[in-house]
Parts: sequence; structure tokens; C-alpha cells
Amino acid sequence: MGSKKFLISGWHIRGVAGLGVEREVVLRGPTDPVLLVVASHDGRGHTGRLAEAVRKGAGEVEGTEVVAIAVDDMAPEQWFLLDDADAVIFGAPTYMGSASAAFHRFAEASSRRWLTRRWQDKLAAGFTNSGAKAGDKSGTLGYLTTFAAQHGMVWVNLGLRSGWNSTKGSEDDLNRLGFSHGVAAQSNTDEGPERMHESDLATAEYLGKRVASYARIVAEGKKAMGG
Ligand SMILES: Cc1cc2nc3c(=O)[nH]c(=O)nc-3n(C[C@H](O)[C@H](O)[C@H](O)COP(=O)(O)O)c2cc1C
Repeated sequence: MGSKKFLISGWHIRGVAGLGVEREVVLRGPTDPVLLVVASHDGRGHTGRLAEAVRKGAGEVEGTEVVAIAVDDMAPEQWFLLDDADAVIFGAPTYMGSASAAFHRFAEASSRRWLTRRWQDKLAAGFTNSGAKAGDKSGTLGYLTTFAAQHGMVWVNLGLRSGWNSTKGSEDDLNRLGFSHGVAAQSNTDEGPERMHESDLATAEYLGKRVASYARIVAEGKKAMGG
């Protein structure tokens, strides 16, 4: 099997395609950016738009390299990206009260990483979208939280108060549907992704920025502690 070299904005990853095979170590210097991966399944475009918003928010934090991967179509090398990430933001549409089957397949495929604790102590966060306003999205965000915890990751919640919950509020508030574990967006089932609610997209951007900021703080903290 031949080896390939990947260059992702300053990140050099050289390895042989395939899970569990040897690869050259990624060497990171003290001035390297933190790596944040948005790992999600996009059903019919709505969750993809959220992923893009998360990515945009994260990219606004100086010193952050953001990479998005589709968990239902992973090149073997993308597992290495996840291995090297400082933070991973997981996303999936809510199907039947939980993350989509495609995301669950990815989660099951990650069990090898679970075994070797490869993702231990990385930051994690999550986002989802549903057709109904509530739509049992707590099931999905709860599942993503548990998935990250199984890997020993450190969950970063949304950190926003509930919006749209008083006479002074409106559906344009951030976190308009009032979830705490992550971004819980909603799109009408008869409308395309171009009609996604601006508040949901802004909330997704907020989460991206929040996670990237914490990833930076952790990286700087480790550096200060000589680690
Ligand atoms: C198989 C399936 C199951 C669904 N289950 C739910 C559900 O439990 N709750 C809900 O509000 N919407 C449900 N929906 C609607 C989707 O959540 C919604 O259309 C989706 O989030 C749109 O994002 P996407 O384009 O990334 O698929 C379901 C849709 C499908 C196709």
C-alpha cells in the first residue's frame, strides 16, 4: 500500500491509507494553530448549513485551523485528523429522536479509538436540526454528549440562556428554542436549507467560536505548564 502526503493549511500528515496502520507522527510546534474538526452528517442540506456556520464561527478565533469532515463518507486519513484534533464538534440531523443512522455508524466505527483512548481529553460539542420545533432534539444532543463522554472527551455546552422566552424575546434571539447541551436548530420539513432560520445559524456560529476559544485557552494553558 503506498503512502500519501496531505497538506492542510500548515498541517502535514503523512500516512498510509487505512485504519490502524502506521503513519508518520504529526509534529506540532508551539506556534501551530489549534485544530478544530467539525465532524457531521448532512441529510438533505440543513445540517450541512449548520456545520458551515459552526465552521465560520470557529474560524473567527485567531490561531484556529478548522476542518470539516462528512462522517458518512470518511477517507481513512480523516480518522487521523480526528486523532490530531484539539476539539471536535459533532453534528447530525435528528432522525427518529436521535442522531441519524449514518452518524451512529460513524460512532460505532470509532470504537477502536475508544479502546485506545485516542480521543481522551479533547474538547467536544454538538449540534443538531429537526423538523419540529422541539422534535426530540434532546435525544440527539444527549446522545452526542454520551458519545463524547465514552471517548473521555470534555463536553463544551452551548453556554447561552434560552431565547424567545418572554414578552421581550423573539424568535430572532440566539438559542431561540432554549437548549443547553448544544445547538438545536429547526427547519420546516417542506423547505430547503436556503430557508434555515438566521437565529439558528447565528447560534451555530456562536458555538463554533466558543469551542475554538476554549481550545485556544487549553492549548495556551498546556504551553504555560510546559506540556
Ligand atoms: C428518517 C427521518 C426521521 C426524522 N425524525 C424526526 C424526529 O424525530 N423529530 C423531528 O422533529 N424531525 C424528524 N425528522 C425531520 C428531520 O429532522 C429534518 O428534516 C432534518 O433535520 C433536516 O436536516 P437534514 O437536511 O440534514 O436531513 C426526520 C426526518 C427523517 C428523514
